[in-house]
Amino acid sequence: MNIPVKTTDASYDVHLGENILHDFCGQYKALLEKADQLVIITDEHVWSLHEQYVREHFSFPFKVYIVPNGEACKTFDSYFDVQTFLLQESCSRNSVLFALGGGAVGDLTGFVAATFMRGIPFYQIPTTILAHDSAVGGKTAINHPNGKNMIGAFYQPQAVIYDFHFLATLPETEVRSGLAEVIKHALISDSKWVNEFFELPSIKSIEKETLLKWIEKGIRVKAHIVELDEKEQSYRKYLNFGHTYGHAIEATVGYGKITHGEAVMIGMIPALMLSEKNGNVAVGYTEKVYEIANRLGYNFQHVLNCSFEQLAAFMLKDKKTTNGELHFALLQEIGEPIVQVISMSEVQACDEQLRKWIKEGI
Ligand SMILES: NC(=O)c1ccc[n+]([C@@H]2O[C@H](COP(=O)([O-])OP(=O)(O)OC[C@H]3O[C@@H](n4cnc5c(N)ncnc54)[C@H](O)[C@@H]3O)[C@@H](O)[C@H]2O)c1
Ligand SMILES: O=C(O)C(=O)C[C@@H](O)[C@H](O)[C@H](O)COP(=O)(O)O
Ligand SMILES: [Zn+2]
Repeated sequence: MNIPVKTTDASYDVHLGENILHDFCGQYKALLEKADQLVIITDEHVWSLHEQYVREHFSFPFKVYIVPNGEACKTFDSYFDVQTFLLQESCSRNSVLFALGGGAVGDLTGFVAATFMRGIPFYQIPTTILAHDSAVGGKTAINHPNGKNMIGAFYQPQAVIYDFHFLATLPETEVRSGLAEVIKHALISDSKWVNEFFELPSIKSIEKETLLKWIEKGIRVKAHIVELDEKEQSYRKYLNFGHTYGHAIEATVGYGKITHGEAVMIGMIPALMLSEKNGNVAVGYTEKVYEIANRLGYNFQHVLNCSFEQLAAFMLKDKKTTNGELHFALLQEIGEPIVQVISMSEVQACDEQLRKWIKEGI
C-alpha cells in the first residue's frame, strides 16, 4: 500500500507492508542506480538485529555507518562523525542516504542529508512504531542541552519504506512508546478511534492486525496535516499535542532516559486538562485517559523527578513559544485540535493536579 505525501517542497510515497524492502529496490532501481554511493545509517541495536535481512533484501551495493543506539545519536558528535564518514568515503552530491532505524536515526540522518554539501537525497526506512510519525513529514533534528530538536531543518525524504518485518523485534517498552504517538494521532483526529484504546487491557493484548491498521491511520493523519502546513506555521502545530510539557519532561529527565512516547503520553495529560478547562472536552475525560495510560504501563513517576521550575524553563524555550507566550496545542473537542496561548500559571495548576494524581491516585 502507498500513502502519497504532497508538500510545497516535495512529493513522495510512504510504502507500507510486510517484507517490502526488496520490492522497493526494484521500484526505485533506475533512480538508485544513478547514485555514486548508497550509505545506510543505522544504530548498533537495529543493525545487530536486522543486518542479515537488509543484506539479503537490499539489492544494491552499499556502505553502512553505525551510530549509538537511540537518542544518544541525536548529538553534535554523532552528526559530526557521520559527516566525517561521508567525506572520508568521498561521498558527493550524487550520493544517497538511508535512515534505517527509529525516529532518532531518522532525525539525525535527515539532518545530515539536509546539510551534507547543502543537501543530498535520503530515504526513511523506519523500524519502530513511533517512526510512523517521525519518518513522515520532513522534520529532522538533533538535540541541544537547551532543548529537544533545537538544531534541524525541514527536509523531506525521497520516500518512506515502512517494512513491517522490522517491527517483530520491538520490545514492549518501544511498542508502548510508539503507541503514544498513535494515540496522539487519534486524539487530534477522531474521537471514535480514541475509544478503541479505552478498551485495551494491556500493551501485550494488542493484535498485530489492529496495530498495523492504527499505524496506517496515524500516517494518514500526519500526512494530511503536513500537506496543509509543511513548515509549521499553523495546522502542523496540532501534531505537537502533548509535546510542550512532554519535551520539557524529556529534557529534564535526560535525553534517552525516558522514551519519547512515554514523555508525550505524560505531556498529553496537562494538554487534556487544559482542553477541558478552555475547550469543550468533557470534564473527566482526562482522568479516563490517565487511567488507560496507567493500565498500559506508562510511567508517570518521571514527573516527580522534575521540578516545575525545570519544566517551565524548557517550556519557555519551546519552538512554539513566542515573546514568552506559550502556544499550546489543545483540543476544542476530541478530534478537533486548536492552538491557544496559555499562561505558565495555568500550566502549573495542571502540573500540580497531575502530581496529586500520581502521589495519591485519582
Ligand atoms: N521528526 C519527527 O517528526 C519526529 C516525530 C516523532 C518523534 N521524533 C523523534 O523520534 C525519536 C524517537 O523515536 P524512536 O523511539 O523510534 O527512536 P529510536 O531511534 O530512539 O528507537 C528507540 C529504540 O528502539 C531500538 N530499535 C529500533 N528499531 C528496533 C527494532 N525493529 N527492534 C528492536 N529495537 C529497535 C533502537 O535501537 C532504540 O534503542 C525522538 O528523538 C523524537 O524526538 C521525531
Ligand atoms: O511532525 C510534527 O510536526 C510533530 O510535531 C511530530 C512530533 O511527534 C515530533 O516529536 C516532532 O519532532 C516534534 O517537533 P518539535 O518541532 O516540537 O521539535
Ligand atoms: Zn513526538
